[in-house]
Amino acid sequence: MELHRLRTEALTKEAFAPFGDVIQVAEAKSHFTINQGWAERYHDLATIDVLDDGGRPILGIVRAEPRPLPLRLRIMERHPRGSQAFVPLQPCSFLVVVALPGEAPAREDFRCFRTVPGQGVNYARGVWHHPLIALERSTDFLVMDRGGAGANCDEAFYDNQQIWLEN
Ligand SMILES: NC(=O)N[C@@H](O)C(=O)O
Ligand code: NI
Repeated sequence: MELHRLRTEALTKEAFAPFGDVIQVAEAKSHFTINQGWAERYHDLATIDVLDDGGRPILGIVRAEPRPLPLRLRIMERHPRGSQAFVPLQPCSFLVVVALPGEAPAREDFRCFRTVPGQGVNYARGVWHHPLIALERSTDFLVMDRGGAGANCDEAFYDNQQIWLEN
């Protein structure tokens, strides 16, 4: 079985644009001062697309255990009815593996990004992604995605392939 190693890219707004949004202060299209000058609001950072078919936005916290590297990738998933955003609640780096919406992706179409502290991501509706990959320590992530009726998680399996993420 041929081994396929994924290379890791830095997460930037431009590179991630086909897959969704980068959530971070530096990428804010607009920001403005609020609260009598005591705070700055970095505004409208991601397209939250969760109202399909009577859906509603839900906000949760996911406590993700660190995944040892190198990591063998065996599954990708997508949420056909809505976007999904993850923002770490403490400064950390994590890995984001994505592929464009459509049929189950070939491993050659996987893209892997490493975040830096201060970055979160919002997967656009239907974007394939690996379940959260926390590194180093147990990490809490704020998650915002779609609540409501209807199946909203398709999975694709790669157990018959050797797809590895090394750093
Ligand atoms: N389901 C959930 O909360 N998380 C996954 O969808 C994921 O992308 O990690
Ligand atoms: Ni997901």
